[in-house]
Amino acid sequence: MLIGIPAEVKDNERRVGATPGGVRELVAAGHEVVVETGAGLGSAFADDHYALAGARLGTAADAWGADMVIKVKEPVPAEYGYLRAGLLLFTYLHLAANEPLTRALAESGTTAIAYETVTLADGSLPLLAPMSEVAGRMATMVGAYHLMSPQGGRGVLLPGVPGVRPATVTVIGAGVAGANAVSQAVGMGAEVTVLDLSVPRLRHLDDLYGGRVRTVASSAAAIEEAVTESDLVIGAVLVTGARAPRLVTRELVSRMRAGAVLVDVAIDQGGCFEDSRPTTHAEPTYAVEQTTFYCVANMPGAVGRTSTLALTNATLPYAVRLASLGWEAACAADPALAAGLATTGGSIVHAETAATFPHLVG
Ligand SMILES: NC(=O)C1=CN([C@@H]2O[C@H](COP(=O)(O)OP(=O)(O)OC[C@H]3O[C@@H](n4cnc5c(N)ncnc54)[C@H](O)[C@@H]3O)[C@@H](O)[C@H]2O)C=CC1
Ligand SMILES: CC(=O)C(=O)O
Ligand SMILES: [Mg+2]
Repeated sequence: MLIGIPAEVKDNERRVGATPGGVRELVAAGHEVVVETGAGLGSAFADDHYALAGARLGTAADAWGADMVIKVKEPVPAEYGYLRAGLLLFTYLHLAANEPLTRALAESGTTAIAYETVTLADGSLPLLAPMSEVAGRMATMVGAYHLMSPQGGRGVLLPGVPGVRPATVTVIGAGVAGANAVSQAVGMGAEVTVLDLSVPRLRHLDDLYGGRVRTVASSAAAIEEAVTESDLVIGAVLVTGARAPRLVTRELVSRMRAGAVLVDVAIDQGGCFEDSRPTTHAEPTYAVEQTTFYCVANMPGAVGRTSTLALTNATLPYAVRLASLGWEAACAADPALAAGLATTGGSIVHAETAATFPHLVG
């Protein structure tokens, strides 16, 4: 099969669909790979590295002209023209927050497999997990940075100093991103509260941190109490494939401390704070009441090297199977991969996406 790896075009997106090591595996499995010239530079992979791995270098149109395209981010409108019947697209899609893309994929007849809904039997999301690890860890770091006065924060040093209390951090959602945000916040010495609907998830963190973290079952009342006493709130909830639930209202934000920071990691599924809207690395924050919102939808794009390596670790085995077996046989053989199928032949296959946009279901 001919596999294309175009350069990412989203704002400050430094990742690329596969490392040279990944390309080497695809070539060894008998496939031809075309990589857009310069696609790896943001992740510190030179064109030569891809050529040595057996890829051909080409234009964006060459890469998009392949049978299967491996990407990182969802296609942006400038890329919709490349969508077509017969194309297999393997990438993040986040369709529940993106009606135009859902429409473009369905109308073009593209077969699209969304990384973020590939689901193992235990409900875990193997292709979302590595980027949730990155984004969760980053959330605490960017939150700490934006708590500093020059960034409009309340001038609180996350770990405090001897004799002065540390910052209070609330993490809503104790999944992969949330647990990684917690680990950084604990490591930096903050006072941490974490909320989830899943008590087993909270039990796991309680076991891990032995009282160092407050775990609280999520409810409107519990969120209200934790948020109003926080310097930093990190939203990291997910209902797989669905739009994120709105858990922090404008009214609640109006009662927060002036200079507090809210980081909405769940923004790529629409965001879990009422006033969240997607931002970019170029302009990551905006003010709501007296707080700062950070809502970058491609946080891992800022650390391309780490993220591309971590993403390829996870996606490569699936990419090899898709290319070698074809998507139908690969999905038939693996229910985890089948759960990633978003659109094919003009239909929206993924149930939550179809339920989000019933008027697009023919
Ligand atoms: N902004 C960015 O750059 C990135 C965003 N993400 C996003 O981060 C979000 C979280 O992803 P993961 O941690 O991998 O998901 P996950 O499935 O591992 O964890 C989500 C957690 O949210 C909990 N949850 C659901 N509803 C809740 C509620 N009402 N209150 C409290 N907890 C609730 C679930 O029980 C689960 O434990 C997703 O939307 C994902 O797409 C992931 C990577 C990068
Ligand atoms: C998960 C995702 O959307 C990202 O890593 O950007
Ligand atoms: Mg994203």
